[in-house]
Amino acid sequence: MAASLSIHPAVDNGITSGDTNFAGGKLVCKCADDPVVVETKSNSAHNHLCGCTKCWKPQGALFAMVAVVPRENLTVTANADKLQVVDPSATIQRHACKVCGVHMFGRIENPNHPFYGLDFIHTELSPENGWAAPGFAAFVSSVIESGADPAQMPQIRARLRELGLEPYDCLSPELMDLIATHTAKAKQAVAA
Ligand SMILES: N[C@@H](CCC(=O)N[C@@H](CS)C(=O)NCC(=O)O)C(=O)O
Ligand SMILES: [Zn+2]
Ligand SMILES: [Zn+2]
Repeated sequence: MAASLSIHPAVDNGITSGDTNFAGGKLVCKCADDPVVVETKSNSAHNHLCGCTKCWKPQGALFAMVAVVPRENLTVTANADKLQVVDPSATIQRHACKVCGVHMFGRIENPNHPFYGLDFIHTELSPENGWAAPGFAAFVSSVIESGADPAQMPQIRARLRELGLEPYDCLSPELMDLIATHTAKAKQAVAA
């Protein structure tokens, strides 16, 4: 195992369990002055690593860490004027700080999307502890698109498994089933 392999700073030294009593907190961007602050009224759910090229990753990490909260539980409480949408054509509208580049939250505006109503957040941006721990790794093969050597993939998947984060090349079976259930219901509604 290459010592330099950083999956993500929040998991590289072992995973800290979440606190089921934790009821949300602050996320702060990396600006020394006038940081953007987002606050949530609930803990995160479905926390996971994402290897895709679109999710924000800390410097040197192979993966992003992404979780969701209901959108009504998320508010930007400081310096909202520094936020801009990274790619307006993307399904997930990622609102990033224009100055430090950190993604503060991602929002789906299409009401027909299976994950509509959930905002995507990076809980490592919080000074608080208690956020739900990541449970799996998604879009693992996509790290190659960000420059990972394809020859390193067995090592990367082995390290994820060692951390207890089952690697998937799309989402986890549980989330893929949720998406398929939503799609099946939408098709039934059209046919009815
Ligand atoms: N292989 C692609 C995968 C991108 C992708 O599909 N990302 C997933 C996980 S975040 C997604 O749901 N994207 C929707 C979006 O980015 O708006 C990449 O790495 O760019
Ligand atoms: Zn910033
Ligand atoms: Zn992603």
